[in-house]
Amino acid sequence: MSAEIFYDDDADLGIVQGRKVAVIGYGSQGHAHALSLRDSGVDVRIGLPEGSKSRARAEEEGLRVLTPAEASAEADLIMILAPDTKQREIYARDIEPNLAAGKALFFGHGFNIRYGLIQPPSTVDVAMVAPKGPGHLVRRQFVDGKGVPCLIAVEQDASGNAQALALSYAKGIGGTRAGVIKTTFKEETETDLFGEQAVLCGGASALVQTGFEVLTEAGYAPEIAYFEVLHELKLIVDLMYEGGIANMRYSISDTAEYGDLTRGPRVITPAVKEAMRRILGEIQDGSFAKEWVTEDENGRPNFTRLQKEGEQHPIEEVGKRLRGLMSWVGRPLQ
Ligand SMILES: NC(=O)C1=CN([C@@H]2O[C@H](COP(=O)(O)OP(=O)(O)OC[C@H]3O[C@@H](n4cnc5c(N)ncnc54)[C@H](OP(=O)(O)O)[C@@H]3O)[C@@H](O)[C@H]2O)C=CC1
Ligand SMILES: CC[C@](O)(C(C)=O)C(=O)O
Ligand SMILES: [Mg+2]
Ligand SMILES: [Mg+2]
Repeated sequence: MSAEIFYDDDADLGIVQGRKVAVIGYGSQGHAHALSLRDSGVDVRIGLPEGSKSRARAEEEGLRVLTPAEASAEADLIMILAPDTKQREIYARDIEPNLAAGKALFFGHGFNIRYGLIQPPSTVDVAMVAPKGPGHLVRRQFVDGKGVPCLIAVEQDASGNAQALALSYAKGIGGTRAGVIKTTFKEETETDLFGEQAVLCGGASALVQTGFEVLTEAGYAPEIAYFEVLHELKLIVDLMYEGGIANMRYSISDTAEYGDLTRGPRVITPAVKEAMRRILGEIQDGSFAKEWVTEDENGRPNFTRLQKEGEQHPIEEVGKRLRGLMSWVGRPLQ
């Protein structure tokens, strides 16, 4: 069954314009939602701890910054855009005591609801507006008159109006310009985690690093290896983005296409598909969530070590140097 997709004409911006919105967090998604909602005529305040490094940035943009508890008390729509592992604590300390009946609690990703880390009272709307793209591009596309597709979901519909409110919010950040699909917290959480682990971030990063290693270990110049497996990847993916895999294959040489068709399946073998299935299984049975929450509670030792190893990979040094020579690449993320 194909999904129902909502566009601008299906959403009433007036609904969210009639609410007092608190955006908790001002990172990748938080700044994008807050600034675009503000530009869409919505009454927005930011909730950040006293010591947050992002307070000054939000204030420079003319936004009112309160503590998370103050923002939650004042608002009747609270969107949590703090890190997934911190949301449970923020909810218990700052939001729950201020979550009067009739308010709405919003998420940008379903993790804490899907895995039962947050259990809101039945008297509030619980919904999700999850952009399918990095926050900095959510904002950039909004400013450029475009939009990033979003998923919406309603976990609790205390008001009877939660879906219309979520659609209205999605319109306020540009989502309905691109298309908004209705889903569930379960489906969004599981597909989002799978996508970022197996394909978009984990799969793509490992593919690029491994390709770079194979070429440089065979004696090829790192600069050539960088252009071949990382820089050009964007150009190839742009063609897929614009017209699918078939469009990309139309543009490449038939030599490349023959190599693609015959060698691709030798890289992404049935064993890789099996590994992807196991990764999906760990998401579905909750073991990834348990591992990640425990890792965070222990001070993130593996996360920090692996992050450092990634930063020290030789592809980073050569990439930094080459990007520095291309003035149009490396637009800084605000
Ligand atoms: N990154 C993305 O593009 C996407 C993220 N999401 C979801 O959006 C949510 C936010 O993720 P993301 O934008 O990446 O997060 P970031 O790590 O970029 O930003 C988190 C923000 O929360 C703030 N924060 C940290 N602790 C607290 C606290 N105790 N109270 C209030 N604010 C706090 C941080 O403050 P400080 O600035 O001081 O560090 C920061 O401003 C997550 O649920 C994520 O899964 C969904 C789709 C895409
Ligand atoms: C792909 C990573 C993501 O899911 C996203 C930008 O959509 C995230 O959690 O950051
Ligand atoms: Mg995502
Ligand atoms: Mg994600």
